[in-house]
Amino acid sequence: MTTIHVRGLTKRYGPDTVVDDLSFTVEPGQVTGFLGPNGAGKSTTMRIIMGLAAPTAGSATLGDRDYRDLPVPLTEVGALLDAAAVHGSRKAYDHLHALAVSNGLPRRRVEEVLARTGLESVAGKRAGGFSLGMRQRLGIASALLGDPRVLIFDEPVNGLDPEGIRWIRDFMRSLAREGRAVLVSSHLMSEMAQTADHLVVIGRGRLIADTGMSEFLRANGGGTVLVRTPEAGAFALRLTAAGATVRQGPEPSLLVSGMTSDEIGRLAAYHRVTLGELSPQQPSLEDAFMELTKDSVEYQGATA
Ligand SMILES: Nc1ncnc2c1ncn2[C@@H]1O[C@H](COP(=O)(O)OP(=O)(O)OP(=O)(O)O)[C@@H](O)[C@H]1O
Repeated sequence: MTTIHVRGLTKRYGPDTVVDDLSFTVEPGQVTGFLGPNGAGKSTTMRIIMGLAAPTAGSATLGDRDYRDLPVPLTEVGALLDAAAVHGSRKAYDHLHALAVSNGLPRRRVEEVLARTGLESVAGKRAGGFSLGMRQRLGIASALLGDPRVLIFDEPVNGLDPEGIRWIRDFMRSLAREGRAVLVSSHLMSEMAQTADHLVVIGRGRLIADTGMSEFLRANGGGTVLVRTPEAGAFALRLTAAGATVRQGPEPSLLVSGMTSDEIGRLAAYHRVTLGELSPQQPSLEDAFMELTKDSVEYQGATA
């Protein structure tokens, strides 16, 4: 079992601190979503974990070893950092084969990863003619070649069609089910909702949240109740008087927070208010994420 440990990680480029005293762990057997707005420092952190950039301070280790100290890194950690990195003139099979040979891995692994990523039928084709989705699969096949216990994906679904997105999501989940530690970055909360078990959220290089997905859902955006009533105006006043916060929902409804649906129902019965609907709302993940990261977005567009 291999865990990624990031401890007090800091990276400066000239005067800019792009990763700032960041600490978190990525546990085996689950998908950890690494979230943050554009420019938050996700790619930099992943590049440091993969030994592609040196930290200014702190460390990022794989099972307590630096990437540079791993004897055959491909057998310990695989990464998809940039799908465009594959040599376009090479055939998929040849690309994987060259990678296997240079890492001392058996040829059968090439067949195995081609099968696992559904690329068998295009193994003899040049990667240059591949769609983005197929290039992503080839990048993932490369990452899996050494059967590593840790996998790192940087924005893997960027630019993919819905089918490609679904495939990657399912694939990441299956890797976690096999007991691997999977770290996947995104700047979109909604993407993580269906994939991640755990969330690490950063903004301006700093840790904002490190939490289980279900805890995150409970803590953010939960507790709003939609109330539909023909007497919306009058009931809003009753609710506010009882201590709730009330916003206008889609007409003629109210969005109430600070009271449970049971309490709202009792208040309505007491004042003989007719209710057409009383439903606890699913938290909007995107809203929760925006709220969490709003102070750490570097360039905010002017709001209309
Ligand atoms: N080699 C470098 N030299 C100077 N600045 C850099 C370098 N690499 C990254 N940066 C800066 O570090 C900051 C963080 O970038 P990074 O790519 O890690 O963020 P990110 O969270 O992955 O964002 P995105 O989702 O846009 O890729 C950015 O402001 C970027 O311009």
